[in-house]
Amino acid sequence: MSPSTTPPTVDIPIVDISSFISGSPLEARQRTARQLAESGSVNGYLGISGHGLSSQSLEEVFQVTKKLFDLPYEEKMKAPHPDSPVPHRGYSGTGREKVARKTALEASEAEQKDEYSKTTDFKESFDIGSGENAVQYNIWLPEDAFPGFRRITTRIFWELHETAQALLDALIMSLNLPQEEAESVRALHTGHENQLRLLHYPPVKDAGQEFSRLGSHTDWSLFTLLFQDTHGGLEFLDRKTNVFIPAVPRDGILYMNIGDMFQRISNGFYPSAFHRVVAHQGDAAARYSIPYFVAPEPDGIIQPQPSRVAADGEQHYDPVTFIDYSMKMLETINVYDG
Ligand SMILES: O=C(O)CCC(=O)C(=O)O
Ligand SMILES: [Fe+2]
Repeated sequence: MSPSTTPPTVDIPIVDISSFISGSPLEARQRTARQLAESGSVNGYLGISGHGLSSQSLEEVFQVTKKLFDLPYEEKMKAPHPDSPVPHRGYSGTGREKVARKTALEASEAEQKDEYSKTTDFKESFDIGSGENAVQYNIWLPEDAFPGFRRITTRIFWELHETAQALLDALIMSLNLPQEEAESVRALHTGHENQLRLLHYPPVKDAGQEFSRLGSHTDWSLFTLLFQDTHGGLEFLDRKTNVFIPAVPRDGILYMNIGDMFQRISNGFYPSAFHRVVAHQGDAAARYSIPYFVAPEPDGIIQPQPSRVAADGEQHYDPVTFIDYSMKMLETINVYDG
């Protein structure tokens, strides 16, 4: 059955992770980890407060995002995403990606495959990563096309990395892994595979009906941190009711969703959250959002941790490497011009 549309507002649980940001005593961190497990294992999405990012930094990156997408198309195309899956960096114009093709690939029913493979994204994006990643290397605009763009986005990339490390530590603690397993999961993340994505959803012309801005999908990250402007439209699927719940923009709250990689590591304890972006009837305004995909090292083995498998009595996923998994996904969602 296809998921239905949104009910009146249902609150998404919020967990305060400040104990991991500030390195609080063990007891406080354990309390946070328990809250993550209790609330996050239900649907794989949560609101996060106490994330350590200043409102000033966030305001600045939203200003930069808006200014970037306000540039003429020819200027943005001075940093074009290449006509190949890698590097997944630089500017991609509206309609170029079809994220729901990932869902079509995974769907078991022909009808759903067909529906999802036809869904086109209505967004433009700019992807940025670590300067030390030689494979996924950055594609920058010339400095005179947008002075300061590189400096500001690089700074926010590493600020977000701090938050990602803290949240990863919290998620690892929440799984009660033996030390050796905890260390091996921790070692999968260096930050150099993370991806900062600036997104602009253009205004919708026909605001008379609900409109898909980004097709339903799960991310293939470990987990994703998501910041959005005040317009809303992001929705997460509640697995129990099969209904999409709006992730209402709230001051000081980022939304976190589990991705396919952490679902596998946790042997499904944390489900990869199914989500989408819609424009609701009457809400035709442009929307800006900023996901930060927290990703493992390319060659690291992503597998259900043995202690979780022993507790569950069954291993739900085969081992994969992030490079193999993500290449398949990138080839699936990108429609190349070349
Ligand atoms: O724009 C949003 O709020 C969500 C973006 C998203 O889900 C993605 O880029 O994977
Ligand atoms: Fe997503």
